[in-house]
Amino acid sequence: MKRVVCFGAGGHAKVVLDALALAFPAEEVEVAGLVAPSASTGPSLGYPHLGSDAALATIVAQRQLTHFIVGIGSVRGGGTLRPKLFELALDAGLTPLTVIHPSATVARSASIGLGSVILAGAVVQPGVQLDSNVIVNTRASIDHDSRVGKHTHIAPGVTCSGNVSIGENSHIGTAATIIEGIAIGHAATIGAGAVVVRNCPDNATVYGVPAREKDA
Ligand SMILES: CC(=O)SCCNC(=O)CCNC(=O)[C@H](O)C(C)(C)COP(=O)(O)OP(=O)(O)OC[C@H]1O[C@@H](n2cnc3c(N)ncnc32)[C@H](O)[C@@H]1OP(=O)(O)O
Repeated sequence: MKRVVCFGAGGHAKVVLDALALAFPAEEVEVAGLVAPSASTGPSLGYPHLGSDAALATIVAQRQLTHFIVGIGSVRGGGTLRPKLFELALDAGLTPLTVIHPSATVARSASIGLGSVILAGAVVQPGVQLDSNVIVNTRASIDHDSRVGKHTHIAPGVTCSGNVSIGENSHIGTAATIIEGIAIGHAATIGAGAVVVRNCPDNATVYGVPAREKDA
């Protein structure tokens, strides 16, 4: 039996926990509860609030936890919270749980890094390589041979064409489209609805059709 803690108690946690419940039989995975700064949001998801991340070592020992998921999304690239919680949980001896919603389509030759979550209706095509702690959110698609770096969030409805490379800890905004062969750097932010036709450097924010750098 895997005993799982979820970091976060908001909307993304709700979606990831639902996918988890559909993806694993109850006798295989049990969600012990949520780690979040405040107890006020936890019970609304139907799971107990176990405490804040400052008390993680104690919580892990008391609850005999084995695995974790990061139930926190992002709306910008380069944030520190998702990477920080991932490393904190590894340091506490927990194993990242990879969650693939039953309605997602994942090609046989795709590789999915530990702790990544592939949500409802998403499509991950052959040869794709996702690093650890990646989010492929609702109905996003990642086409053949593309690569996505760790902690990056592919938001709902993104269309990522073939042979695209996306760096670590970036945010690809809702319904953005990336044409084939594009390279997007680390900690980049792609605005919602953007059409990306040129490479995007590290730390840049681009948006619009065609996508251009903010303040450029
Ligand atoms: C399940 C979930 O909910 S997951 C969450 C998914 N969320 C996302 O993907 C959000 C992605 N974020 C965005 O698109 C943001 O708007 C950003 C990051 C591109 C820009 O954010 P900010 O830097 O705060 O820009 P701000 O809101 O101040 O807007 C600056 C200007 O850009 C325009 N703008 C902002 N975003 C966009 C966009 N995506 N496309 C076109 N124009 C935009 C604004 O209208 C504004 O124009 P103005 O100066 O003429 O009024």
